[in-house]
Amino acid sequence: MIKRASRLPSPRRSAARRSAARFTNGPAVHFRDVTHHYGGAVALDTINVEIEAGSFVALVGASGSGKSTLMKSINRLITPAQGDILIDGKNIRDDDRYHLRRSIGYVIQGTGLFPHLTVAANILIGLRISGRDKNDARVAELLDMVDLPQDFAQRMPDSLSGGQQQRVGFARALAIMPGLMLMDEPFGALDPVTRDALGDAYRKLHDRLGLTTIMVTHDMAEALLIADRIIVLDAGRIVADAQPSDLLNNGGGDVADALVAVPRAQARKIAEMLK
Ligand SMILES: Nc1ncnc2c1ncn2[C@@H]1O[C@H](COP(=O)(O)OP(=O)(O)OP(=O)(O)O)[C@@H](O)[C@H]1O
Repeated sequence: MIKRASRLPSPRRSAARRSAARFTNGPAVHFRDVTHHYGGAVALDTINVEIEAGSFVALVGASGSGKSTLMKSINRLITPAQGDILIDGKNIRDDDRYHLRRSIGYVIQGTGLFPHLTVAANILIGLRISGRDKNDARVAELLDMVDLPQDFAQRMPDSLSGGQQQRVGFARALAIMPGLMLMDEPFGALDPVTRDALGDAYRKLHDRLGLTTIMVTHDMAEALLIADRIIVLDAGRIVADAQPSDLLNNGGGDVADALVAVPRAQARKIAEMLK
């Protein structure tokens, strides 16, 4: 916790992030009146939000609040009934959906690695599908990027721990050199120590590569510690959109306050114990 706490906003860190954002290759993402229904049930209700290039945004909210539907509408795994999504000003409806997906990094809980392929083949799968250059040097670079030893390249996924497999999942998503990373509960299946280390490592990569990251999480503490901005969904609507420090100061309204209350109470209890 102490390591992660260092990620709370401070003037020095904010300056570093601004500087990283100046070199970003991540795009801006703009939602305009995005609405979606499954049958009669509303999943997204008139979502209007602009995500800045180079920012790290967490989507939080109770189960069923619409987080995954919103995220999957960005890479067109779901096509919203109404509204538009623009990536760097271009409407995603105008792009071929497979071409669009090949340009966006996607990390899900539990990795989704192919069990019959080596780590190297898993990492290169996106490049192979899109017919792009794929070679051992790229695998070596990506293993390095996610802090895995080089001799993991020829191992099979089931010989790796959950945390190591998730690192391979990150390497695979980064192999296509995306500007935009979508992550749905990327640390959800990991133990707290691995979760903390991997969250920290990914945040550094996000800054270094100038990515735009949108992450779904159930865990408000994780969102507070890793993201620049937190969007809270409730019944398909945005009910709070604020920086972590503002949410901690009760600036997000009732739904956000209820979500923040748990990590805040835990932090207080731990602080008491440390006195
Ligand atoms: N394929 C589907 N068919 C019908 N209803 C769906 C489908 N997928 C999602 N829903 C409904 O849409 C609403 C939003 O679901 P969504 O999965 O986006 O929420 P979520 O916030 O990601 O939930 P969770 O945190 O549990 O994953 C929920 O009421 C859900 O039951």
